[in-house]
Amino acid sequence: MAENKTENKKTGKNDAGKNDSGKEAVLPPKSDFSEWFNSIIDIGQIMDVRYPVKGLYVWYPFGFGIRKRVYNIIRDIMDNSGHDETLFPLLIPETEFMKEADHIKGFEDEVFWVTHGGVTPLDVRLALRPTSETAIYPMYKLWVRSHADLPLKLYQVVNTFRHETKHTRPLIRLREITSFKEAHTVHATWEDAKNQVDEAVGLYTDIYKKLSVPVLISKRPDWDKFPGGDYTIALDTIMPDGKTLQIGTVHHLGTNFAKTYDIMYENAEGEQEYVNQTCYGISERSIAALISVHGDDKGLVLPPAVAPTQVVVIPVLFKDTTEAVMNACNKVVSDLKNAGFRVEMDASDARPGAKYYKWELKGSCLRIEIGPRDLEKNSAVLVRRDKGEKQFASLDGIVETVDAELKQMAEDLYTAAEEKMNAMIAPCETTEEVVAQIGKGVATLPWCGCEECGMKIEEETNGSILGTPNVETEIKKGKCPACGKEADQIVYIAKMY
Ligand SMILES: Nc1ncnc2c1ncn2[C@@H]1O[C@H](COS(=O)(=O)NC(=O)[C@@H](N)CS)[C@@H](O)[C@H]1O
Ligand SMILES: [Zn+2]
Repeated sequence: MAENKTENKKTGKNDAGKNDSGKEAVLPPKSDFSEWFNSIIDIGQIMDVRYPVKGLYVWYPFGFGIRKRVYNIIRDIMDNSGHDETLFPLLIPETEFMKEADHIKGFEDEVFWVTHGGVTPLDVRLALRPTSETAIYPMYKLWVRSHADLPLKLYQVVNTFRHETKHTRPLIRLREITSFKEAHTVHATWEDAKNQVDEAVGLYTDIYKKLSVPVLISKRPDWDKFPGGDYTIALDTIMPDGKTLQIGTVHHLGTNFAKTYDIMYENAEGEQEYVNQTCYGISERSIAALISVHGDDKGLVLPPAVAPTQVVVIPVLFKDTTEAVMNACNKVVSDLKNAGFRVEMDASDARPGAKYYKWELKGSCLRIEIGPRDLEKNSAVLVRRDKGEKQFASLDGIVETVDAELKQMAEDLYTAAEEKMNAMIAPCETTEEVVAQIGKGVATLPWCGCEECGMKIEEETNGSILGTPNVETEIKKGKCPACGKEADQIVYIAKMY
């Protein structure tokens, strides 16, 4: 019988649905999103928030199973678009780190420092990377010689450290970002780097499509771009409480860092030129987004591509038919496993209702129930986690049926999430309308584009200008509410995490 290893492995928890103190925990309704999120992180076995350093959290094995599959998707998309994965050191000497700070006012007020080796003070303090420009670019200076070396497209998946002063939260705002995928590319011209920015935005959109997470893409206003960058394109999603979460950023760095780190190449005419660069990052916020966007009052709803358990088979046992039912269930389990599906059998002696509750909480995508009456008809009952409706399927061809159902579920999850997100965006023409809207979603507003008006709009609405949509919108321009001038653009405004 397929033991359910997740449940029996010592993970500091012996079952889903119990909280850290082992008590039966009840998930709050998703309408109370903040409480729901905190609770699902715990009883959904994602991260243990009891680690004794603020902003640092521990992955439970179950949550790590989701992370592993999300990052397999990210690596697959990066590796199949001309990037090579690599790994740079965690510690950055102050001499290199402060070059960036001097020129570009970067992360120096968020960085953690290492000052001793044992009891011996270090002669040069070492920064824990908040992001890796200042570790990587001194090496790029050594590696890049001629235009034949370009484009250089590397990425790494590492932990990074930021002494965040705003409210820290697991998956959303950590002081140790455990799953920071950062790409750093080098190009001959500004235009080549711009094309790379556009490619990266496409890759990130593909990643989130595979997670069934819809995104808003916008160009951040100048005052909110990456320190040292020319411009930033950001991907945001709208969380159930109407606030937006920045779940990916792509930065055009121009020649700013090349000048700071003296990264030059010999062009085709034999002259020395500064390179143009980009960098783009995704973190475990990608997992915060998929959990938040798809979850419901019963718990996790996971896209089949990342669900640790895609199918759970539940035998409906009566004394005189146990053997026949168990044989049928075991066959379904082994056929699905041989076809590459992640399937568990729950033959425990818990009541059926308790089993449904547990596996729904854990976000298993499809439940298959088989009892004696089903056997008589050579069929099974299928219940998809996102729809919840019972459907009947023949045991013949069950693998094909499951495959079709899971593919359809991924599509339906995206469609449902996209409709929900679009319904949370409303066009506004005055700051009063924006104030009413950003308590429950994103507002669009005409803007003349000048920073002073932007600041005034943020102040009056107590919201943030996400930026100008990266796609042509048919929303009419109208007048900037701060100065009355004809607006030359539309901006997204929202409360942000
Ligand atoms: N404290 C944090 N916790 C979790 N995720 C974070 C945190 N800070 C930033 N992120 C995520 O990391 C992404 C990249 O971070 S960033 O500062 O915008 N960009 C960089 O660091 C660039 N070097 C690109 S790699 C952000 O879009 C955001 O989704
Ligand atoms: Zn204006």
